[in-house]
Amino acid sequence: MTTVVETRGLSKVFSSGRGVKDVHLQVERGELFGFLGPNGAGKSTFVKMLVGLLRPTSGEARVLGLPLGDLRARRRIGYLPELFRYQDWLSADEVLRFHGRLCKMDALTLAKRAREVVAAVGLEGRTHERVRGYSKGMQQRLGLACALLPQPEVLFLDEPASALDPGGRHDVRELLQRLRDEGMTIFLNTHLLEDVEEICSKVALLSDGTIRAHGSVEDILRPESIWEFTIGGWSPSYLAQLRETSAPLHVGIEVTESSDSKGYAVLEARLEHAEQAAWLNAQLHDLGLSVYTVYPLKNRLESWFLALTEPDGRESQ
Ligand SMILES: Nc1ncnc2c1ncn2[C@@H]1O[C@H](COP(=O)(O)OP(=O)(O)OP(=O)(O)O)[C@@H](O)[C@H]1O
Repeated sequence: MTTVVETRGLSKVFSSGRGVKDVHLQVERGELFGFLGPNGAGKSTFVKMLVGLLRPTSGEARVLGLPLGDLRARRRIGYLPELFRYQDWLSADEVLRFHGRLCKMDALTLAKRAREVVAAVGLEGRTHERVRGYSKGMQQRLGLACALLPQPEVLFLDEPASALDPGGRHDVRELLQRLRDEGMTIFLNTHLLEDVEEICSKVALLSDGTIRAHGSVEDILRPESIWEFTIGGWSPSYLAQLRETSAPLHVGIEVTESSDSKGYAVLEARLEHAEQAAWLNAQLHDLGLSVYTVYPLKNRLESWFLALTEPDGRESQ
């Protein structure tokens, strides 16, 4: 595995005392890495250091094996800043040409790549229009197109979908997955935890400038051993019977919600494997109860995020 981003004790502390402090992080080639944190945690500051726009106060870091700001690395990086503004008197075609020339692309390659990235971000047929008339979502698509133009090996995206509608977010998720499948490394700053759950393989959580946790999304979302059963025909007397029959299996059963008048209940059972869920389901049927739903409770990134950041992790407004 090749390490694309590596930081050791990387810090950028502003005069206010805020910023990024002592971050140790590693991102491997081909990873879609989610970088999370409350407002003001330091995510944008961290990325600006990685792309060579901010000088660290201390620590070390390498991107693509080269020191921060090295021109050879910057040529292989794509970056979409969080707050960007293009020259709004230009058309999107002109913005792309301008970026291509900054990247020293020859005219033929630039024209070909511009067509590809415009199609990738879904702006076909609109690129002759002036940016002034673009919606926020279209501007964000254009920003993504500019970041992709030089066919970067590593892409740093600072909230690329914040202005997009649900359809646009879906398109960006698909695009990022496709780019990852093609081998691109993607570093994604975002507040959209559901998107991270769906597409990222690893995450790190920054709060108040320091890393609070990092790991694989799969591990964080690993289902708990608790299964939920929604049942009809329930009465409280069934609980003792269920506990008695299930005692030898060490299955713990709790009623978390019930309504005597409507005869329904929600049970939570602590189970070790799926076969026990099937067994319990059969027991409930034998008691003459109707089982409407059965599913394992899942961790969510949101609860992980909140548990690690509340109440001190959020920037005071
Ligand atoms: N150029 C600067 N000078 C002084 N302080 C700064 C500067 N840039 C950022 N900060 C401060 O550093 C802290 C981290 O800011 P940063 O923009 O990196 O956070 P963030 O995690 O990206 O926030 P958000 O999710 O709101 O975009 C904030 O307290 C911010 O006010």
